[in-house]
Amino acid sequence: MSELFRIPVKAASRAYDVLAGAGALEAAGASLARLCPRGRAVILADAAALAGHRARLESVLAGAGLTPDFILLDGGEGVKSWDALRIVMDALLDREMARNECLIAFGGGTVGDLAGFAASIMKRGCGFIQMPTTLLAQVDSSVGGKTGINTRHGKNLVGSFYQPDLVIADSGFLESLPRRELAAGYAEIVKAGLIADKPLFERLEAGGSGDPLALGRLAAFIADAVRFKARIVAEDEREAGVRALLNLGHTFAHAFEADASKGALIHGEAVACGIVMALKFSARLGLCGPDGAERAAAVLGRAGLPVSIRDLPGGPYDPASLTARMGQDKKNAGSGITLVLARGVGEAFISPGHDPAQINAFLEGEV
Ligand SMILES: NC(=O)c1ccc[n+]([C@@H]2O[C@H](COP(=O)([O-])OP(=O)(O)OC[C@H]3O[C@@H](n4cnc5c(N)ncnc54)[C@H](O)[C@@H]3O)[C@@H](O)[C@H]2O)c1
Ligand SMILES: O=C(O)C(=O)C[C@@H](O)[C@H](O)[C@H](O)COP(=O)(O)O
Ligand SMILES: [Zn+2]
Repeated sequence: MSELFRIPVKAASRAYDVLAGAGALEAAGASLARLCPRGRAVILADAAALAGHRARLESVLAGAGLTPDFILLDGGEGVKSWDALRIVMDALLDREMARNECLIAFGGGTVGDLAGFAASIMKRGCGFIQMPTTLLAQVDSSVGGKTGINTRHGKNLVGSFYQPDLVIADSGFLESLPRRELAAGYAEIVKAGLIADKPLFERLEAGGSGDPLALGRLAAFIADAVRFKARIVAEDEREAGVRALLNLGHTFAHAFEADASKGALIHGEAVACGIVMALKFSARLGLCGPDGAERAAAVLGRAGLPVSIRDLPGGPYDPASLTARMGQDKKNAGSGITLVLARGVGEAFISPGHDPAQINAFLEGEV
């Protein structure tokens, strides 16, 4: 069993805590009572995530004097849509949700991103609590206030920066998570190390033959990844600069996700492959040697993650289409494509102005 971590996130627009580890839910009882002042807890919940944890959640809420009011949906990328957003907004308005109440997101990053966006536009902004139930959501998406939905133009293209009031990342939620989803979250932890925390990457690398996804082993890494992200978000909440580093691998990943056959590819898998592509492209440009990509691929591959486009679910992928998708990336400013590249492990940097033709040629050699 892991210990309980309280990690402060000092974003410019709002400071809040991430409670992570074993018993985080119980430890949050008094805060929940304070943040839900009308005696009810309005919870947008992923039905699959809730199934194994409902009794415990209801018991903690009852202890805090709160009655749960669930809005249930099926998690997955499909909920990050205009249709789901409209359904959620109507459900909140039907409940006469007040601005001083919190909407609670119970689920993975998809439900969290949708709920955060809904909270940000509910009467121009109501309270918001994240209860992340996937590894990916615990280490990444619940922290930092990026919210949003996808459109036919691509991933996360409509959304807001809207910080939660509290994040409750209870490690017990992960006990029911399928292994494929655990691996997906692991990719975002590895990403943190590769960006600017070489010791973290080396601790992951040093795991040897043990199961990298064993929950007992992951506990400390979850806290490490949250601390890493909290530092970056405190410095640059709205991605004016350094926060874009959190996009390592994502310029490729979002293009893979947009082009994958429906439902076949999950975000963390796309990120794993995208990270290796970013490091390989860095090597191709002579910014670093081939060892960065090799070491990343070894650590990610040990967790069962795809590290080449040929092995990526949801293909085949077309280089020209991927390149066109990358041309729509939110980081782009002016001409060319902005990438996050690296001079080595823990030495990522933002690199604007890449010629689409050069990226296309690189991808031609990878598919
Ligand atoms: N806002 C951000 O900063 C940020 C950061 C990273 C990723 N994201 C976004 O997060 C999304 C991916 O999130 P995700 O990987 O959590 O996927 P997800 O929300 O789709 O959840 C993955 C699957 O696990 C199931 N599930 C969730 N919790 C469970 C549990 N405890 N037990 C059993 N099953 C459970 C869900 O029903 C779903 O099928 C992507 O849309 C990505 O773009 C956002
Ligand atoms: O928090 C951030 O900043 C990130 O970039 C984290 C990413 O892991 C995440 O996938 C995020 O949703 C990507 O954001 P986007 O701005 O590239 O859509
Ligand atoms: Zn991501």
